[in-house]
Amino acid sequence: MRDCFIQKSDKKFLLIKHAAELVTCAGPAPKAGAAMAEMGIITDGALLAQDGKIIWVGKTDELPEVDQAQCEIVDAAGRCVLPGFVDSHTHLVFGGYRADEFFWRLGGLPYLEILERGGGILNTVKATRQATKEELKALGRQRLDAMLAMGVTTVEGKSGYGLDCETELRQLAVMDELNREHPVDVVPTFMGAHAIPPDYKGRTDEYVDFIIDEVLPAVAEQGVAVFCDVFCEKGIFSIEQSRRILTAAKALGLKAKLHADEIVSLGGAELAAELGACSADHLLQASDAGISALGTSGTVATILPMTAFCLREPYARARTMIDSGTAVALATDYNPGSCFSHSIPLVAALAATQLGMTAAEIVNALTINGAAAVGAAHRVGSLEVGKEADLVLLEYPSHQFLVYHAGMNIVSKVIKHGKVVWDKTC
Ligand SMILES: N=CN[C@@H](CCC(=O)O)C(=O)O
Ligand SMILES: [Zn+2]
Repeated sequence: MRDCFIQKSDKKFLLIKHAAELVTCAGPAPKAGAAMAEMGIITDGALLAQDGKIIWVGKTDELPEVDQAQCEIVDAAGRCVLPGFVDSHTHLVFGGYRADEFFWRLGGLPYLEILERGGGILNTVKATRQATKEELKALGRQRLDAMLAMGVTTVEGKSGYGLDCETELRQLAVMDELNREHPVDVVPTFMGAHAIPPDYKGRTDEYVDFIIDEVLPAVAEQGVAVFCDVFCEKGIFSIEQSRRILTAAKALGLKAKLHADEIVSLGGAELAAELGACSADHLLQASDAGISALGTSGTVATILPMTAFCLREPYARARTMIDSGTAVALATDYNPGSCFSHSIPLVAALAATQLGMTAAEIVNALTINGAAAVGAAHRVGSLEVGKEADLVLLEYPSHQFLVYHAGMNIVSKVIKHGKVVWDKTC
């Protein structure tokens, strides 16, 4: 990470005091339906952390005695303090770019047709296969730096631009190393079933066999992925093929995620619920039955409004989902094709104006529900005793500014594991 980011303190304690709003997002995770309105705001709030973990949260005038000489003290007067954001759906390790495609799509060429013609994801596969591990890692590090500056303290990242054993493992190894070296935690997802590689064109079932028989066992043996994800879509992987892959992945100890009902309503939401997936993602075309299946399943619906924006597709029905009791997370979908942006502020703005979510729902969707979507809600996503002291300070006194200051990065400081790791004034 860039040297100027911050000189980390060596103090044992972190003390935040006088926060105009300390937004805890406390409570059972994920927050589903009406519970998404609850943020647990403490005015004139304070927080104490020891060795990176939160040990006390409350009002400033009720702070317990602590030796201030041992504390890094952050005066948060006039600031809103939130849990660090969890970007629970990205494809952050890739080579090359696809700017032309963005304009082809504006000219009317559909996303899936570009892929069918051998472009799209397959273009990124070519560039990623050619990139060395060091090149991918340098790119990944720059991207994590930029995400951190927007308040992201945990990010999920997918492979899926290799579509062969060697490159898939290379992408996962890059994420593993970045996770160890960078302040942002990286949760790795194996997504070998992201597209059908050219050498398997017309033989999708054989590619599924290859994934199940050769790649998944290698991924599981190296212990480099927490999740397995599949692009379940018309012309890509069918419901049955997706079920086979995720069932095999679960048998090897990986947890399931699914790119579901993005362009065509195939029943991906229902499949994610049936398999007990941690999350079903995209859901632009999820049916009524799919939404009600999610509502009762505990599977988090991860909505990616910037992708709908960039693809000019209709937005997912987040309002219906929340009103029918579903837990909704928001994420960026950062990738070089359908959404080349890691902008948390744009996600928040679109969620309010296009999805009809309230500011409270947006905050929970970007924090505790994002954490639940990556299986990390026991550790991060809320400001509660025992959790990691991962925090974001805004330049303004209320969480409402996240939406109101549309598309602007208003993060003033980021704290990871009890240390200030990014400061706007630096
Ligand atoms: N839809 C499938 N996968 C990615 C896009 C990947 C790409 O176009 O490179 C997504 O989540 O939007
Ligand atoms: Zn994706």
